[in-house]
Amino acid sequence: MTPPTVLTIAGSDSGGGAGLQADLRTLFACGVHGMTAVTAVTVQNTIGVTGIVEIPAHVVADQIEVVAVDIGVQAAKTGMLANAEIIVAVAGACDRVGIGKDGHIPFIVDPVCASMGGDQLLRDDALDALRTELFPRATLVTPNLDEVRLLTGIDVTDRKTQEQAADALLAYGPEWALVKAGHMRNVDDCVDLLSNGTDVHELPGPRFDTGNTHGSGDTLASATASQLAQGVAVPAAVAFGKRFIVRSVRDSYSLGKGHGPVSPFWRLSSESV
Ligand SMILES: Nc1ncnc2c1ncn2[C@@H]1O[C@H](COP(=O)(O)OP(=O)(O)OP(=O)(O)O)[C@@H](O)[C@H]1O
Ligand SMILES: Cc1ncc(COP(=O)(O)O)c(N)n1
Repeated sequence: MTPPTVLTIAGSDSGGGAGLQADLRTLFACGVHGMTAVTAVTVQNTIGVTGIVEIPAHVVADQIEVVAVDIGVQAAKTGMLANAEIIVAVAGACDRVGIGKDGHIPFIVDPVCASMGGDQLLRDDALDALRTELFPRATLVTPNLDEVRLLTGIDVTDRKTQEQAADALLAYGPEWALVKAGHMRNVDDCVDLLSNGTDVHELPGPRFDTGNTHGSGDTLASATASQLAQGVAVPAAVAFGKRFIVRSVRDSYSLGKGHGPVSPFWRLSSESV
């Protein structure tokens, strides 16, 4: 049987923990055929990012268009987009192939700005392009708290400010905003907040005491995309993504000398071949 298809528009992490490698691993574990539009190649391990080569914007756009025209895209997500020129090219390509809330192919915009170690993955002058080019096209945006601060100026410290941040993000035009709580380190649990301005959903989850959360945002967004690709509504798709990431953080593992990755391997069957 042909599986559902999801396109990730993201950067490569040579260490395999985050970026398109985390996306493809998660999509595979969710039974989805993953496709990639590579935006950048990072020289990266568990300790940090020491180099970035940005892919020419027209090549990013071409990757989106060729897979959409030939294979078909049932949902798409973004990760690292590197610069404003790539963001503009992604917006144009998405419009041409029907990706985005007006084209009806569900589109998750994960506004990746930096790695969890603090290395910059998006140029400073590209923030505005994210807000004006991609947010209005997004079915769902999924910033972490540092990205919320950069994009809205709001410092999220509790449930009230989490909801204010969601409203500020929604003002840029996405249908739904998910304000992730992974970086809210002053609280014992990890309650993400999903809102479309009318419906507000709390997504509760435990906080595991681990530094091995590399790729957690990518994994959450890809697992969510796997459901959107099958016609699941946003709240149920995000609830699945949250359940998926809780298990994946619980099973995260140490690797190298820095931050290890979350693991979707729990989802693979234990049956022997
Ligand atoms: N220590 C943790 N224990 C349990 N869940 C976590 C933990 N850290 C993050 N999460 C969950 O993982 C998901 C991603 O959260 P986070 O806020 O860390 O996003 P992110 O910073 O974009 O991720 P990434 O580390 O990939 O950049 C959220 O659902 C969050 O609640
Ligand atoms: C290519 C690429 N994309 C995304 C991330 C963010 O993931 P994290 O915040 O876990 O470092 C990353 N480090 N590298």
